[in-house]
This record gives sequence, C-alpha cells and structure tokens, in this order.
Amino acid sequence: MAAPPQTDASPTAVPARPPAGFRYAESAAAQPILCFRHATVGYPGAPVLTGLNLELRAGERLALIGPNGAGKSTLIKSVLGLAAVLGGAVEVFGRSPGRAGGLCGYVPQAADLDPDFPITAGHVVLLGRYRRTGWWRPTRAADRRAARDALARVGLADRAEVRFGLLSGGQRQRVLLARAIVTEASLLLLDEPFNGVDAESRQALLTVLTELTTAGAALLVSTHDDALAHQFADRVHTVGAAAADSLTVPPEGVHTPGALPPASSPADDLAAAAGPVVARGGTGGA
Ligand SMILES: Nc1ncnc2c1ncn2[C@@H]1O[C@H](COP(=O)(O)OP(=O)(O)OP(=O)(O)O)[C@@H](O)[C@H]1O
Repeated sequence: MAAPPQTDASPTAVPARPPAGFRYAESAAAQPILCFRHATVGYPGAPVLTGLNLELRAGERLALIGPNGAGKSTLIKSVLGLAAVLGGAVEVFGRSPGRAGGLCGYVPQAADLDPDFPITAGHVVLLGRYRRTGWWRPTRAADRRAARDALARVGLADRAEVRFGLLSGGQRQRVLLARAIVTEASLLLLDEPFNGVDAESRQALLTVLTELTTAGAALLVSTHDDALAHQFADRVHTVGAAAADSLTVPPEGVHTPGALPPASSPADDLAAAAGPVVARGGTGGA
C-alpha cells in the first residue's frame, strides 16, 4: 500500500455524513459502504463487466484504472443506478443502486455546459447541496456558505460568479469536484476528476480528497494516470485486466472482467445525476 499523501490536517475538513440507519462506525468490518458481489454491470442487452467482487469501506480510497472502453465509467455509473446491474448484487449503503444516489457525491467524466446556459460556477456547486437537502427546499445561508467554502477548497473562490460554461476545462473539473464535496456525502464517485487539471491544482485537490477520506468518506476514483492511482489510492483495481496483477494490497474480492460489448450509442444519462451539466462525448461513451 502506498503511503497516503501528507495533509495539513486542516480543521475545515468536511465531515462525512453517513445516512440515517447506516452505522459504519461500529461495524466497518461487517458493513462496507459499497459492495459488488459477483456482479454483472452494463446496459440492457450489453453487459460490460462480469464477475465483479469489490468492497469499499469508510475512509478507503479505491482507484480504477484501465484502457479506454474497459468499463470504468460503467462501474461507477452502476453505483448511481445510471448503468444497470444485470446480475449478481451491488449494494450502496446497504441499498440498491439508484436508491442511494442522494448519498453519493459524483463527479462525471468530461462534463460541459452550453456556454449560453445562465448558471454560474457558484450555482453549479450549490446544486450539490440541493441533492442533499432536496430540490423543494430553498437554499439557506449555510448552504450558500458551504458552496463558497467548497469552491475555495478547490482554489476557485474568485470564480463563483463566472458562468460555468466560460471556465476552462480544468476549472470546470474543479467546480464539479466542489459540487461533490458540498454534498458532504460519505461516498464520492469521481470519474477521471483530474482531466485537464494542472499539476499544482491536482496536488491541492488530492489534499482535499485526503482530508475527506481521513474524515471517513470512501472514495472511488477512475483515472488514466496509473502512477497517480498507485500514489494516492489504498487499492488499485485494473478494469479489463487480470485481477491478480491489479491490486496493490490483497483484494477483498477478485475481479474478473468480462468481454466488452460492441460499442453502441450511449445515452446521455448525466443530467439525471448532475442537474443541468451535460456530458460531452468521450471515448468509451461516458
Ligand atoms: N449507455 C451505453 N449503452 C451501451 N453501451 C455503453 C453505454 N455507455 C458506454 N457503453 C459501452 O460500455 C463500454 C465501456 O465504456 P466505459 O465508458 O465504461 O469505459 P471507460 O473505461 O470509462 O472508458 P474511458 O477510459 O474511455 O472513459 C464501451 O464499450 C462503451 O461503448
């Protein structure tokens, strides 16, 4: 296991909020936050990964690596109910995927927005708060403060009033990470969150993520940066390769990747999880 990066033990770390009834503090060994058991995930008529056995507990960082189209995004989406569980079982906080979406913070891959869409970076972050409080409730001063704090944590405090679509690609990624942070979710699902993020900002984001996992959040992150994955994560799971070669510590379960389905036109399901932010087509269709 690689040593986690140094942190400044900032007292501003956002506490992870387990959902009501989920008591991992007393039973972490018995109750993983996320659990795949012999799972097949994919899309109707098109399984992408089969025989998945993975567990993720509070405070753990699990990285997914693998080539384009291997199924990293699909695996993450299956946790949110955006990809289907076609066999076996996937449990999130002891619930079925899709019934726990509000308990997860999600950074989708390669998001973009129509530059004419009138939403600021600050409001994009605030969307993460709505997922926590419910769309029907007006935001409170505390929510707006949390959104400002989250933007500051990703180094964009001065961009709150800037239209999201006018930010650079790396800045948009950081805004989306702030939106995930502000949910105070116990499980963060980050799909290639560092794409387009410069080295200095990436290090700052890694520090923030380390603070969150230290506070008890679990982190599932996909990346094409194998070195980063091994540096940052407690475990690295290679999607689309032999499991025995893919784990830096003995696995909780063993992953057996399945054959990839023929490419098909992916649905734009991002809006369901990310409000008005919409997916930009990337290789592999995430
Ligand atoms: N909505 C969809 N319907 C059917 N097939 C899909 C859909 N989305 C993705 N796929 C297929 O699932 C497979 C895995 O795609 P996925 O996006 O999960 O890979 P990935 O490992 O994240 O790739 P990348 O590294 O390029 O982002 C690909 O063959 C892709 O074409």
